[in-house]
Amino acid sequence: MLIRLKPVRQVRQICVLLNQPGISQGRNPHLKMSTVISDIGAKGEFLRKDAVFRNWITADGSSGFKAERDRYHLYVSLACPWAHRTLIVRKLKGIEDVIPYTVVDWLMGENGWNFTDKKAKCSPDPLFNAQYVRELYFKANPDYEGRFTVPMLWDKKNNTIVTNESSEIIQMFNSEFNDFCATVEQKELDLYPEHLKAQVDAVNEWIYNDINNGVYKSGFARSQEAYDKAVTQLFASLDRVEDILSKTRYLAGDQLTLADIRLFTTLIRFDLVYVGHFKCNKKRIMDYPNLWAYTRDIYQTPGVAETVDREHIAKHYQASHTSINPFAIVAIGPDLDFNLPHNRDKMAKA
Ligand SMILES: N[C@@H](CCC(=O)N[C@@H](CS)C(=O)NCC(=O)O)C(=O)O
Repeated sequence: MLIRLKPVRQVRQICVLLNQPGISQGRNPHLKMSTVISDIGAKGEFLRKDAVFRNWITADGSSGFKAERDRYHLYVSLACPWAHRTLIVRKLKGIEDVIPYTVVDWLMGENGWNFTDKKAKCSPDPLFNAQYVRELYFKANPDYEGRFTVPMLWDKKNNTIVTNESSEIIQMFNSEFNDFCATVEQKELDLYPEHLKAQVDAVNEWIYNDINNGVYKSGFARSQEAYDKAVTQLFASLDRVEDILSKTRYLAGDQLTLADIRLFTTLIRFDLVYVGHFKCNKKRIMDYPNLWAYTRDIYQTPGVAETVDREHIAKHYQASHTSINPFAIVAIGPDLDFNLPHNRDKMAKA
């Protein structure tokens, strides 16, 4: 049975909280909705909610959201793997001038993501000078009842949220802004080409469930049974990826695709935080020869390294999730060198 969470009114729900012990433990009855990060199933398993705003930007504007310069603004956290995907595709496609972005505070408090100018790379909200991301969600829909997540793409013309679903933002960035790419190579770069779509979609499906979301299911599990199930599936799927990557440079063959970017943002965080903080410690990525070299390969793809911020990653998880790490102490390591040679460019072509 799924126990659905509603704002504070229903105080006897089972919940997963970012910073507080659960309402079900009788604490903090004034807890805000934004601190509830998802639903928890009857067996203590983490159940991620779907994004709510799902509009599409198109090159021709037929959707009501035309790809234009100075129209859209992206809100991200540098800690967040879902937001990180959007920054990578934005960079690889050379549309930085077209899609400006704002980085939220790495520390997520009880009102959710907030803006600050006191921390490196963070800045105030340039559009509304909002204090919290949740305010923007309520501007788009005063009756909004979902989660206040990043990434979130704002449309300045329609004064609303285009979408808060990273997998769709990266598709739009890949194909709809080609008139604005900085170089011809970037315009021609297709990370989701027609002939690989089926293959990309197929790997995305299980990689999302077992790995991208699998680390969260392991880390946020509220029962041994739920943890065991998630972490076992996580490592079975990492083994499966290791096998694929022993044969081809990328997930769908010789070409970098959206599937690789989606996996990369989880892999780059894995040894830094998921191993310790989320108890994903059966193995580290550096124990898998192909996965480790593949992570470095993508990291060293021009433009990608500058989207990775270890400080935001390490501090956000360990300091924000005080239900997992009550003293918010940020661990020292590990000391990883993502710039070591990877040699994957020398692999035989598939
Ligand atoms: N399906 C969304 C998930 C985004 C998401 O869960 N973002 C997290 C940060 S890693 C968030 O903003 N959480 C805030 C909350 O749940 O209150 C996507 O892929 O864009």
